[in-house]
Amino acid sequence: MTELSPAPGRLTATDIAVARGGRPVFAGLSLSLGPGEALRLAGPNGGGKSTVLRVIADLLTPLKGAVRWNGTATSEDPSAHSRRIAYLGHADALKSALTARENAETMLSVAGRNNGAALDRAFDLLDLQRLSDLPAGWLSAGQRRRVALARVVASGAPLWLLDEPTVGLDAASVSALERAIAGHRAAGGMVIAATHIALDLGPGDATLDPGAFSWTTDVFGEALV
Ligand SMILES: Nc1ncnc2c1ncn2[C@@H]1O[C@H](COP(=O)(O)OP(=O)(O)OP(=O)(O)O)[C@@H](O)[C@H]1O
Repeated sequence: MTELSPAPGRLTATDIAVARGGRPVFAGLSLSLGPGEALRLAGPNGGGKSTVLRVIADLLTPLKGAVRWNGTATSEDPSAHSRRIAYLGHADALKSALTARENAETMLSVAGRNNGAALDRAFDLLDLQRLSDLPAGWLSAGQRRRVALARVVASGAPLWLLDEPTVGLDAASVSALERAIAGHRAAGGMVIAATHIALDLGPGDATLDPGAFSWTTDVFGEALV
């Protein structure tokens, strides 16, 4: 098990309103997640699942509301917040000329998290060892997704933000991801996953549909074009 660093804490987002491209996405959205907990973001295309992940990661500033870690606004210390997060976006962002292993190592090094033993365990879990020395450009879409996931699993970050993590994965890989999530939660880690499929996040997971948070023009006012 990879030791989590920094320690897990309580993540809260309160009364969040977001507009993108001058159009409202949602308003009045709140959530709270503590150590060992998981949250599924569900709902239709365009409902705002990726937007929630980007707000939690401080990649997108809401028009209203705040994201806090143990009660302190994450915007007060963005670099401390980035160290809490392993973020899996839609794009796998692998460099084609680097091997699978080099890609994962590079991504972890950039985050100051390279840990060979943890990466070995993640590669074992996701059945990547036999692909380790292949250039990423030779990998299939699902294999590339597994490499991107291995980087998250090996990170030791307490909060995993996963955007459609199962896209391209076969059934065995979905099961491996579910085991990784279970292990992460058992160690006190936290997971927020946007997914359209029945990914098992484990017992007691909550579900949030950002599209269900309606908005009114008075929340957004003149921020909208
Ligand atoms: N870069 C952007 N610029 C402007 N608007 C955007 C941008 N990205 C997303 N949006 C808009 O924000 C809204 C929410 O998009 P988001 O990607 O969060 O939805 P989602 O629930 O993750 O969708 P999906 O299920 O298709 O992945 C959509 O109406 C979309 O058009």
